[in-house]
Amino acid sequence: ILGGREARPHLRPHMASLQLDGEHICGGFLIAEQWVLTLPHCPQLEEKAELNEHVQVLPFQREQRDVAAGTVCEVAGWGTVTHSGRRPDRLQQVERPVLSRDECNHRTRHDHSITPNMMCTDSRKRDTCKGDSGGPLVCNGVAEAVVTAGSRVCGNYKKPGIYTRIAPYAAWIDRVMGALSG
Ligand SMILES: NCc1cccc(NC(=O)c2cccc3[nH]c(C(N)=O)cc23)c1
Repeated sequence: ILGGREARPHLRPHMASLQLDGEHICGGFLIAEQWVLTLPHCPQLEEKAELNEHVQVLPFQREQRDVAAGTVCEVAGWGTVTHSGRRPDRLQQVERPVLSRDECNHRTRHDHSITPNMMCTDSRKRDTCKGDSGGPLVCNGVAEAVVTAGSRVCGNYKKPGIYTRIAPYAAWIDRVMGALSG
């Protein structure tokens, strides 16, 4: 997270740090007792999470409606906090306004590469960065989308933050959780 601040402890009991050999690789978040939502390239879980006051699920959006441009959402992660790639020990957070898909698809920005299954937030100074992928974009307490690297540019207003929206995959998520619930 660039330009953010340390998250207050235990206010985001849904956040997951997906690690490989003890190194943080991706964010993720609990959507059910034994399911973490993240991105395909991120490390999978070895065992179930044990829910408690500090480990809780986060509801995700199921309605197929875009978040209104200008809505201020929040994103948290253990991704890099400087352009030189410093990794934080503690979870960081930042608030970002949603950018309309038309704005985001402008040729000087992501040039028509943002599909209806994606959304954007303003990336001027404050932005997600390497290691934040997989974490949730939370608007009004609901996970609307998952952080993706996109152009791998951080903190440049010409390259807004890109997210994969969750609602288009809600039915698939339910099928996978239902089918594989041990
Ligand atoms: N909002 C943008 C955003 C959001 C989430 C993740 C990222 N991931 C990167 O940017 C990234 C990823 C991998 C290698 C990398 N090398 C470098 C670099 N600058 O050297 C960046 C990266 C960017």
